[in-house]
Amino acid sequence: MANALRNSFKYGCSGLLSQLSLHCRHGRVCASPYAAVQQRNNSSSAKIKVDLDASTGVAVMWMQSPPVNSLSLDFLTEFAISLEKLEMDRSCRGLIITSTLPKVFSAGLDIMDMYGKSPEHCGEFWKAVQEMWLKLYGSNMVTIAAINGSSPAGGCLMSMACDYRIMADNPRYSIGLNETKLGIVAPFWFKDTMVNTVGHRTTEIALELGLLYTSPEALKIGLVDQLVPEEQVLTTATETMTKWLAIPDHARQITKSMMRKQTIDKLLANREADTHNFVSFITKDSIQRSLRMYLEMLKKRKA
Ligand SMILES: CCCCCC/C=C\CC(=O)SCCNC(=O)CCNC(=O)[C@H](O)C(C)(C)COP(=O)(O)OP(=O)(O)OC[C@H]1O[C@@H](n2cnc3c(N)ncnc32)[C@H](O)[C@@H]1OP(=O)(O)O
Repeated sequence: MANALRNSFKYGCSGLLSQLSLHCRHGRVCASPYAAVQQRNNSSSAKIKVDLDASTGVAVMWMQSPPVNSLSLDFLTEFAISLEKLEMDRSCRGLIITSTLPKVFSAGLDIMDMYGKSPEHCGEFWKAVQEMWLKLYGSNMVTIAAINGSSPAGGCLMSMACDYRIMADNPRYSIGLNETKLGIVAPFWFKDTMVNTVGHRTTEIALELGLLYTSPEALKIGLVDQLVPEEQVLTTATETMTKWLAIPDHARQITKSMMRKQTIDKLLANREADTHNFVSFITKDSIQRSLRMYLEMLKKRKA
C-alpha cells in the first residue's frame, strides 16, 4: 500500500487521488464521485487518523505514530495522501493537526531514515518531506496546528506551514529548528518559512544556534500564536477555526496565496537541485557521524 501511495509522488503535487479529480468552479479542486464516496468516511491508517465533521467542515488529523511521531517515509506518505484527500473534498474547509501522544507533537524528521541509508532511499525520503511541506503550506484549507507537546525541527516546520499555531502552555515543551545541533543545516525553504513567521533577525539567531524555544518563549517571538492549558488546546483550535471559517474562502485563499506563493515557487523551481543537495550532504561520512553521535546522545539522555 505504502509503495503504491509513494508512487503517486511521481506526479508531483497532483498525485494519485488528484488524477481522479475534476476542477470545479472557483478553481477549487473537487473529487470525482468515486473519490467523494471514499472521502465521506472518516479514515484511519496506521500512523494517521482523520476525523472529518461533516456538519462543520472541519477535519482533525491525529498523528499517532509512537514513540514520537517522527516523520518517516511511511508517515510522510500517509500524511500526504490524507491531506490530498481532504484537499479534494469540497465539504472540508478546515484542518486541525494534533498528536495522540503524550508530551510530543512531532519529533521532526525520522533520523533513522537519514542514517545508514542508500542515496536512493535518502532521495525518496527528501521528496516526501518536500511534498508534505508543499501540500500543507499551499493548502486551500484553513490549517491550525494544535501543538500539544514538543515540536522540534521537522515538527516545527509542519507547525509553521499551518495558518495558525496554538501550543500547550507548558515550559517543558519546546519548538524550533534545531538542525545545527545535529550538525545538519536547515534547507532554504525551512529558513524561508521561519523568516515568513518570525522575521529575518530572529530566524538568523535561531537557525545558527539551533535554538529550541519553550512554549512561553515561542509565544514571545511569534513562533506560536497562542498558549492555552494543555487540556484546552484542541477546543481552542476548534473555536479559532470557527472565526477563520467566517471569512469567505476565496478571499482568504487568494490572500494566503499572495503571502506564500513566492516561497512555494522557489522550492518548486529548485526541487531537483534541493534533493540532490540533501542526498550528497546527508550521505557524507562526517554528517553520518554527527547523526550517530546525536542518536547516541538521545539514548544516553534517556538512560
Ligand atoms: C542539506 C541538508 C538538509 C538537512 C535538513 C534536515 C532537516 C530537518 C531535520 C530534522 O527534523 S532532524 C530531527 C530533529 N529532531 C530532534 O532533534 C528531536 C529529537 N528528539 C527529542 O528531542 C525527544 O525525543 C523528544 C521529541 C523531545 C521526546 O522526548 P521523550 O523523552 O518523550 O522521548 P525520547 O526518549 O527522547 O525518544 C523516544 C524514542 O524515540 C527516538 N527518537 C526521538 N526523536 C527521534 C527522531 N527525530 N527520529 C528517530 N527517532 C527518534 C529516541 O531515540 C527514542 O528511541 P529509543 O531509545 O526508545 O530506541
